[in-house]
Amino acid sequence: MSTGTLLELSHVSVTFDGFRAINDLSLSLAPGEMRAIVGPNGAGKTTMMDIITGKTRPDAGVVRFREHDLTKLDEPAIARMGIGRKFQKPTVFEELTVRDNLLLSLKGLRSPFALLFAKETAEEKARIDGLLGTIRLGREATRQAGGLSHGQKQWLEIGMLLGQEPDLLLVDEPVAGMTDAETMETADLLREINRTRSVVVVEHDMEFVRALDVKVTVLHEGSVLAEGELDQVSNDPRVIEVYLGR
Ligand SMILES: Nc1ncnc2c1ncn2[C@@H]1O[C@H](COP(=O)(O)OP(=O)(O)OP(=O)(O)O)[C@@H](O)[C@H]1O
Repeated sequence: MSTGTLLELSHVSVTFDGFRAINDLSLSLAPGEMRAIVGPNGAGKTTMMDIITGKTRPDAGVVRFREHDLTKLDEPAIARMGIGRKFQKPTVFEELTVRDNLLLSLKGLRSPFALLFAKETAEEKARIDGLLGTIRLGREATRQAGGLSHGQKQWLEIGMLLGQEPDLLLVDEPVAGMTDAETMETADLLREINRTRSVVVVEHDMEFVRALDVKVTVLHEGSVLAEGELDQVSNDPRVIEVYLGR
């Protein structure tokens, strides 16, 4: 791996039943970078995330995270290596409080049995309080997660991912279904997270992508169509034709 690269996909291809969903895709992410991935439906964004996390095996190409070849590892091994993924739909424990959801997520923690019967340690309390602040849910700590708004559930799930202390966060369409205010708050939240962690975020909402203010990669038919500042790629006639102009 070249110095200065955290994640690198090199000439990656995947074919499903004869259809090339990912076609000679190359992309690299620097340590500490946040990257936005956009592109039309079917461009291969989710499949790319599936390849990074080990859910889908590429037919060809190399996927490196630091010095590791991810194509040789399974999903749990990749997660332990420090890659966390947030799917589009929130999956929090609805019956538990916000606080207990976070407690359960903490890395290196007790079993669920101990969660019920042991008192939270001072270290755990400090970590949870820190997470509650980050995800803007300090006031909701003792509420059942099931009663949160859709946007708040998304933030809680991001907090649960942070509890695992990943170095790289993959976030799939985080603002779908959010209010405008929640969308802008989520951009701020990801920017804060990006101070200490690398982030790849797939999103269709261009206002949100603008607020992130990061390099953008446009995928189309399984490979990179354009890459650069948002203003630059959104003025690219090829991007307008296949994505923005529709
Ligand atoms: N398991 C699979 N079997 C067959 N085809 C698949 C499979 N997964 C994805 N595809 C196809 O691969 C292509 C890329 O899909 P993918 O979901 O990665 O696109 P996407 O960019 O995430 O789209 P969207 O914006 O709609 O989420 C699509 O044509 C899809 O139908």
